[in-house]
Amino acid sequence: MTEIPPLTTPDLEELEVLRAIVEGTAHQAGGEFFRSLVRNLSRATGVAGAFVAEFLPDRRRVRALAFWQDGAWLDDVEWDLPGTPCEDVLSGRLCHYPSGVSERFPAEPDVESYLGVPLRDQASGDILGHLAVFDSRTMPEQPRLLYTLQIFAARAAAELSRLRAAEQLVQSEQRFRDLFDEAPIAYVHEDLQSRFLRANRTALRILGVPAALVPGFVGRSLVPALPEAQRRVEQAFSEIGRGGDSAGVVLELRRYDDGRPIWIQWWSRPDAGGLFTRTMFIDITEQVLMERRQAKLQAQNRYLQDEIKADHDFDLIVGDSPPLRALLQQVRKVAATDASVLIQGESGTGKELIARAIHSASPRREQPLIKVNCAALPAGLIESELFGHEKGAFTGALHKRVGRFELADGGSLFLDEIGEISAETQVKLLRVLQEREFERVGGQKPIKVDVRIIAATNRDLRREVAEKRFREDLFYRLNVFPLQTPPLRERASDIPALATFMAGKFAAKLGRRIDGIQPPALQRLLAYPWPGNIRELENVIERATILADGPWLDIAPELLPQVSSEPFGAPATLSEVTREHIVATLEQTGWVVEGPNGAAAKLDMKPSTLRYRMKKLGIAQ
Ligand SMILES: Nc1ncnc2c1ncn2[C@@H]1O[C@H](COP(=O)(O)OP(=O)(O)OP(=O)(O)O)[C@@H](O)[C@H]1O
Repeated sequence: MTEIPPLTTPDLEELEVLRAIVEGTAHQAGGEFFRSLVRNLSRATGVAGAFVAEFLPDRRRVRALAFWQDGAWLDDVEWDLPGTPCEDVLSGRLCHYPSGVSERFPAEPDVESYLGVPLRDQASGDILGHLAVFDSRTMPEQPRLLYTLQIFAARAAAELSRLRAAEQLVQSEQRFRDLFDEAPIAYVHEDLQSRFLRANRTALRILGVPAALVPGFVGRSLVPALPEAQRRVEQAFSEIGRGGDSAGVVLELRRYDDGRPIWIQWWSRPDAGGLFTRTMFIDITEQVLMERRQAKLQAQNRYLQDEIKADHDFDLIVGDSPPLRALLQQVRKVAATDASVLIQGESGTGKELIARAIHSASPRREQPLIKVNCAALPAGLIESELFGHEKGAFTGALHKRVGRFELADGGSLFLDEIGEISAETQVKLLRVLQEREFERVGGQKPIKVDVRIIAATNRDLRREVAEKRFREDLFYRLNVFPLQTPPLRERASDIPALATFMAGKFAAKLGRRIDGIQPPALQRLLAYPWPGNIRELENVIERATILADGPWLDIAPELLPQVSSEPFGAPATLSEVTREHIVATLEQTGWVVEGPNGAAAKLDMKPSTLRYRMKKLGIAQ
């Protein structure tokens, strides 16, 4: 067994120095480590000063990480290398000047001796800085001091490399965070329960989610309870669950803050660890809305093209009779409002013309007036016509269809022959009028619209209500502003102007010349009661124009049906006459029976007698 030789005095001294420095720096890191190192080094070796310094980026200057001299700290010390003993150290050499430093380097007048060791990065071999001791006395060559310095230079280099790596990590993390946060694309990391772990600013802005709710915010809570939206998310999630990725699925969401609908295109894939998904998405709401607007405009366009083909004499309302003037005055008044209008009048009296005049004079004139003829459509189709339908809603519904209500959004909807709609459609119509919202046939998504309703009928709607064929609540919703188109027989003074206008119109169509109507023919037109009103007049004039053989139009008596001695449509029996009279009086009084302005007073009857008669004649109030 070999005995360990006892330590010599110099060995013991060296051990003491090492121990002092090691113990002094054992629990330090970063700046503290450097301070501890130079102070302990200076104390343990008995030199006046010690420092650790690092290169500045231009490598012509150094900055002290810790500088200890004559028992005190020097702070913020930086110096240029040329003309100092450090210059050589930093080119990678160990430098020892046992004496004469101040003569060699006039910039260091108080330094006699110097020993410097470079700090070399272990991985790259680059010089990072140096560790040095100096004294105002001579510093003879001492291998032990050199050895000690080399040991601690290696430690200091490791510490400096570590510090720099840590700094770089912080910087790169910051850069990554900036990139994540400020990226124009939305990024979200979600756990498997759809809870947000992180979300960048763009994601929060698009979704309207406050930053304070992340982490923990449940992404799926933004999916609306619509079957289609739910189905898409379900599908995308199960795809990710199987380890695939969702390649650009379009999802419909509701913003967290204001509930506005948004559409995003969404890519997501599981993280390699399988604990969360990395999602990115872009906001395509504008695009989706634009496509929708475009689809609506295309549909409107198609509708309007058909309308143009239907050839309306839109704005030409001919006539100057007092009833027509009174009506047009009301039209101007109601046009400015958004009130629903109910136009009642006999067939052919120009109800549609009036509806169009209201729309054209209204603030909605730049938007379309969409017409639905409720009588022309089979009961089964009217709802799909009004509200549209989803693809496959019923047999034959091969494509999605945008209904007339949607087409009229922003404009007016003209419901012609409103008296003809079924009880079920009445209910649905009432709901749209009340809530301004409906669903497509076969769809569940409520659609909001801003539509002004103009309805027309040649039925007496009040009577339809009394006889329970028309809903009272719907009647009042529609009848906000009632208009009555007068029959032609009550505005006979307009007949010459109308007949001349129409003759001119047909003549132009047929390529003929018509200068006017022969006076006897005009007399015949004035004497006729026109049960079919203006439309009938139009037909008669059209036929007369075709038959005309000169510029002055004649109306052959055969063109006008034989006029009976009774006025047109007059009731035949006494009870019918009585019924008509009572209903007319009730209409004048707004169906009020009693009181000084009631129908009973006007008919000079007791209210109870009137009620009895009404019941007998089947007039329900
Ligand atoms: N004052 C008028 N001046 C010129 N043409 C008119 C006038 N009133 C109505 N007409 C024409 O008479 C025809 C019938 O009018 P319109 O279709 O508006 O009547 P209507 O009351 O809606 O009929 P229906 O109840 O049968 O639907 C149309 O061709 C219309 O252009």
